Amino acid sequence: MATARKVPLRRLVGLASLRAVSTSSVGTFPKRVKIVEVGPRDGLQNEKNIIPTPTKIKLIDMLSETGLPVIEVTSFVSPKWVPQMADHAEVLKGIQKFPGINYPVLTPNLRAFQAAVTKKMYSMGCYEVSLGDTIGVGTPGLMKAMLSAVMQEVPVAALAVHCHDTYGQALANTLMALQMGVSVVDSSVAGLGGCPFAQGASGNLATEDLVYMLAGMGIDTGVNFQKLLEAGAFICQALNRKTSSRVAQATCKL
Ligand SMILES: CC(C)(COP(=O)([O-])OP(=O)([O-])OC[C@H]1O[C@@H](n2cnc3c(N)ncnc32)[C@H](O)[C@@H]1OP(=O)([O-])[O-])[C@@H](O)C(=O)NCCC(=O)NCCSC(=O)C[C@@](C)(O)CC(=O)[O-]
Repeated sequence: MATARKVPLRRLVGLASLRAVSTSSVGTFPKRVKIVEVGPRDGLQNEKNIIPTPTKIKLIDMLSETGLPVIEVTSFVSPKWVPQMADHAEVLKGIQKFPGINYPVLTPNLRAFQAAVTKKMYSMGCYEVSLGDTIGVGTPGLMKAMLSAVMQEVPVAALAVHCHDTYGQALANTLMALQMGVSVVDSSVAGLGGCPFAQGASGNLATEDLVYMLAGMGIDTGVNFQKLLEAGAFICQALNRKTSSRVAQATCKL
């Protein structure tokens, strides 16, 4: 079972010095990356056990404290198909809405869309397309080819990537996307996630691993690493499972 513990200061100092050393090698990467945290939705939709609503709300509030700019909180889907998300309305209502943080929900059909968002948002239309490797089989080569094709039709500023780590490629695929100018990346605290309809596919890119890499490259995310680790430890303890974040695993050993 994962336990919540604070990261020793030397770990955080190490991260800060990594940032200073590597800033000059950033090259064509974006200066700032917006992380879209999908753990409370993509992560928890795939857990066998139904997580109590107050635990979900606490996780989201903890994630809000980290400075993550976007947290996908739930999905308005059929409870018959995805019972883990049946409490969507309670979760959306119960979380603290921090100023400056967006709390989107997944709405796969118009019925859900109407239930979840206002008419005003509907008229605004789609502003961002998140390209998902749901089963996590992509490689950086495929990512490059796919993005090259998509970028001929859609400005890169409107693109985001959503990588699963089934074959251990999520961080590499994300790095390729960043190199091509994408600056919005989905990730999930503790590497939670998976799609209930994609058997064998494993979790998302872990937010902790993404933040660690970006910090090491001198790319700003605005995320408080310590608080993020605490949120990851909290939900792993609640789920009684080990984190899939390599960074969180390494940090726990210190
Ligand atoms: C796809 C639909 C919406 C089609 O919904 P449908 O067209 O109504 O047809 P259906 O036969 O599949 O479902 C019918 C039942 O769902 C109900 N229903 C229908 N819509 C809703 C709703 N919004 N809220 C609550 N209930 C709903 C509807 O009322 C009916 O209930 P019944 O009469 O049988 O009791 C439905 O099948 C569904 O909700 N399926 C689950 C979809 C889902 O959650 N998928 C997983 C998320 S996607 C994902 O994980 C991938 C992603 C995005 O993360 C990318 C990546 O990982 O790479």
